[in-house]
Amino acid sequence: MSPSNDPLDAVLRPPPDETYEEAALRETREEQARCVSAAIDAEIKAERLARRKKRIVRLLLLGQSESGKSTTLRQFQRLYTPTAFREERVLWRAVIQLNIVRSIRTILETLSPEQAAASPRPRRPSVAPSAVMLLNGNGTTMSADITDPNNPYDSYTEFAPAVDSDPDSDPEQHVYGPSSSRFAVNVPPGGGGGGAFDALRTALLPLRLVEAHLIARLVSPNEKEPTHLPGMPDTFSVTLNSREIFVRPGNRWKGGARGKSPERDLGTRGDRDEAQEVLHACAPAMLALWNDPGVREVLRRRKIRLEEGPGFFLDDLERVTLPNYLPTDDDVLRARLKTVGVSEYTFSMEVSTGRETPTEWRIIDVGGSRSQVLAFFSTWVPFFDDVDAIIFLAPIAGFDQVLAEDRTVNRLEDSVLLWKSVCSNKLLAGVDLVLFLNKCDILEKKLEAGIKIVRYVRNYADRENTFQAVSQYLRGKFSAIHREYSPNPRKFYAFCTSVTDTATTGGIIASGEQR
Ligand SMILES: Nc1nc2c(ncn2[C@@H]2O[C@H](COP(=O)(O)OP(=O)(O)OP(=O)(O)O)[C@@H](O)[C@H]2O)c(=O)[nH]1
Ligand SMILES: [Mg+2]
Repeated sequence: MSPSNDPLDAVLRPPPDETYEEAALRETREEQARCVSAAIDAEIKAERLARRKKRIVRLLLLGQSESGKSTTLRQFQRLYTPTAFREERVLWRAVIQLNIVRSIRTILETLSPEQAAASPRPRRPSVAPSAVMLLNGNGTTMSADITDPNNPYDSYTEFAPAVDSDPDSDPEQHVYGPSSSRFAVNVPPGGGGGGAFDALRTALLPLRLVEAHLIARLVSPNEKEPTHLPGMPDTFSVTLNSREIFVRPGNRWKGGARGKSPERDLGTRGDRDEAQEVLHACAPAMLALWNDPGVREVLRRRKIRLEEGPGFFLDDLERVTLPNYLPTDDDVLRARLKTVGVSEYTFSMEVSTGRETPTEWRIIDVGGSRSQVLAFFSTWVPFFDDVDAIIFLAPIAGFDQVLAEDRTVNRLEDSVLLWKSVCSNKLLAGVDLVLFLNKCDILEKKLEAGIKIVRYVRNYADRENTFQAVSQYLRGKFSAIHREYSPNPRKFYAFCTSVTDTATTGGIIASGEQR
């Protein structure tokens, strides 16, 4: 292109009537801008070199909401800073308490729709948390802006399933967790008649108060799920590539939860945890409800599979409701705490594996709900183009589920679209990719239970409905997208994972160290 018809050249060309002084001023300014730009480049280069010297490995976790990003982060913490991980386990008790209360509420609402409609879920009190009130309404849901050029959800995929958001009209639509609960039946459980059920419901009433308390402590405004613990500031700043930016709370909440915030005392008195005391008192009723064959039958008929959803602890009720309950490592990995915003975590390794391993991990965890992913692609990507690798989590067990924030979108389809946009992103073109096809344990159970993937993935055709065949097929699809959409060749690794499983995930992380 000749300079005369280059539009950029036209804009940058000096004005024709520029005086000698104006030209001198412009040239000085241009020179200054060149110096600043060169200084920034040098700084970035020096920082990269310093990182390599110190063996700092920077990883970015990406994937849709509930894909297992924060769980993967916790696996890194557990492996490399085990003392800190162990010390923090007690802080997860409140999250697990809310996970339990939400599961029980889902069952109660399923069994008795009229009462559920009459007494909606408590949400975050808008007044002082001590004045706990039960309020009406839902959190705000956000949907993708499909006209946004940064919108990763703007293309169609062959995975597009025949999704129907209403399980009543779709015999194969399943519901897996509290966030999806909205269904109703009229059958009292256990064949014991409405009286027995009413007695259970009455015995479980105190859980309402516990839920409201915990929401006040853990749930951010406009969110439905727990996102933080008390004492967490709204935002804090970190320095990335010498640029000051603001991110939502990362692990600061842990400091707050250790007692730096007056809010901490809500529901706790000294060593006493009042929520735990109520859960303990309600344990027999919760157990009776969950172990009731009639209740299970109703849940089965309604295709509500709580045990495969996030934050499921009902099979551990006796243990987790003990007054002196302390979450185990596994409990922390299974607890559900939604991430809001972008946070960078740094671990200096406590444990040396005896070889030349990284001495410091920096892991960036990004909230995966659609609105947050859109914000990431439109705002954050430039801050993370120099990470060493992206770990992308695709929860392939979600093939028969829809997104909590948009019930018209199949979860697997959403993962594929997001993967395409990560692979094709030019700013991230130089970053190696590690793909975790996650929640394989749940995938295996679903296929064994007879759920047919071909019903959701049309092109699966008449292949076998086994874990081996399905995981291989999906791995092939994701790999092909990487090959087709990556602007440049780069390293790519793919694993079938269940990141709640400590042994296998630890093995994969350790194998990554060798590279
Ligand atoms: N069974 C099983 N559960 C998993 C697996 N990976 C994650 N989970 C659970 O799924 C839930 C969601 O995981 P998170 O790590 O919080 O998901 P996330 O990607 O960080 O989600 P956002 O913070 O909303 O973006 C948690 O309760 C985890 O314990 C898995 O491989 N198998
Ligand atoms: Mg998270």
